[in-house]
Amino acid sequence: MKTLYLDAFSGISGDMFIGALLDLGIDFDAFKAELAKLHVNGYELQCEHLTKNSIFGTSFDVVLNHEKDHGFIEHHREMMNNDKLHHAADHHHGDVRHLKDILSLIHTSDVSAKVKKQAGAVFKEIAAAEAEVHHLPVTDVHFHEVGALDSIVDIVGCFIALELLGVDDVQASPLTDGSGFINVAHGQMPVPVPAVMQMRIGTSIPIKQRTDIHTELITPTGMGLVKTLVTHFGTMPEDQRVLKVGYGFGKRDTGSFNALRAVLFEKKKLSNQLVNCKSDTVLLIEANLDDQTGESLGFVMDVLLDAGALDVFFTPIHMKKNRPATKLSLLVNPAEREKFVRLLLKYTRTIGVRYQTLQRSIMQRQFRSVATTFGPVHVKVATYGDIVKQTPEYEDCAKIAHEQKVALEEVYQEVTRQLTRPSD
Ligand SMILES: O=C([S-])c1cc(C(=O)S)c[n+]([C@@H]2O[C@H](COP(=O)(O)O)[C@@H](O)[C@H]2O)c1
Ligand code: NI
Repeated sequence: MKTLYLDAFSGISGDMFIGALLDLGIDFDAFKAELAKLHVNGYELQCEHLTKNSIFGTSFDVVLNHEKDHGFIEHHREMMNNDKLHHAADHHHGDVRHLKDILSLIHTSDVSAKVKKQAGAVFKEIAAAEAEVHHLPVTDVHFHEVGALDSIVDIVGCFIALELLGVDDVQASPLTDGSGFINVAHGQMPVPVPAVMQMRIGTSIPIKQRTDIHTELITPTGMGLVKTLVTHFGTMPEDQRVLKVGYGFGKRDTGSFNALRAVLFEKKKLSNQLVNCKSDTVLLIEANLDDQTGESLGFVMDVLLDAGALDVFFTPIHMKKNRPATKLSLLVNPAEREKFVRLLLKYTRTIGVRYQTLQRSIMQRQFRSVATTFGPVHVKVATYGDIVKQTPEYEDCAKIAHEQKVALEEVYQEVTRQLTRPSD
């Protein structure tokens, strides 16, 4: 399982996000070939590898065949009330794209179903924020044709890049924005810009403001992507292996290192990570479910384990109204409470979950590789003072049993023989 961590110490925009993902090693031609499945013309992609502040990274840009003029989103009322602007827009670029046009463009393209769903969700987020800020029905918000193209490529491109990298989960640091005002086609806008502020409503997405940087660091596209993708805000995962680090440069001169750092982590597949402490704190989250099928419950268990739950288990219970039901329990790292609450609310039929913090006494665990006549097998070594337990790793033994057509028991016995063999 792969986790992408966004270290957003200088904010986030669509270009910075894609730049950082390309910097993690995505093949640019493969990326372009996937984007071509959108069947949209009128742009070229630029990917430059360069050094800023002595740090090597990637600058990504969507270069449009026409210039953007009136900003990202034009809205109906302004165009209706301002003939000059209306004519200017018509004169330069003709059509505008409403949200439904963009959703249909994405939907009828040949990008994957997952990319379609996620990109659509980001556009809906941004359009809903714009509608609220400019006090318009969301159906009246329309994306100026040329600016929309930039956003379509940025947003769809991000999800394509995540798919190419095989990312399962996206986490982020608290975000950083600047302060003061920026000038856009409609005049001055305060930072965080109104669409970004609007998208924060109802969330606890942490944003620190730098009062020494007088420009925008988080764009509406960046915020829409973060809001749709990020499952947890905090420090970097502590129990996962770092595979790669990438830097995606921002275009604005902020006086500081303006980049998004993306770190790709991999969660070990062994049954338990290395544990070096004697006690720890875990969160027990539970929900009683009386209207979910066994098939669907099994699916939920996989989702939770893949997302990094320490344990997931079911207990048969008898609920009110004489209903046989299932209690779903999971143990998770307390810092990941919000992520798992969201997963439970999304994937089960419950409308609420309960949780409590538990203290555990645990044996210290590490893995060693043991040579057997079948080949090497991982053995989990658990210690607590003078108590030692050695357990052959089930996944390794099962793989050997399948591949070499022997009984699982036979593999276990061989590992045990090697473990108890007097050393030479
Ligand atoms: O054009 C409009 S209406 C516009 C609105 C807002 C609001 O916050 S409302 C912000 N902007 C600025 O346009 C650029 C482009 O944003 P992307 O997300 O497409 O990169 C950016 O500076 C926004 O703050 C425009
Ligand atoms: Ni706006």
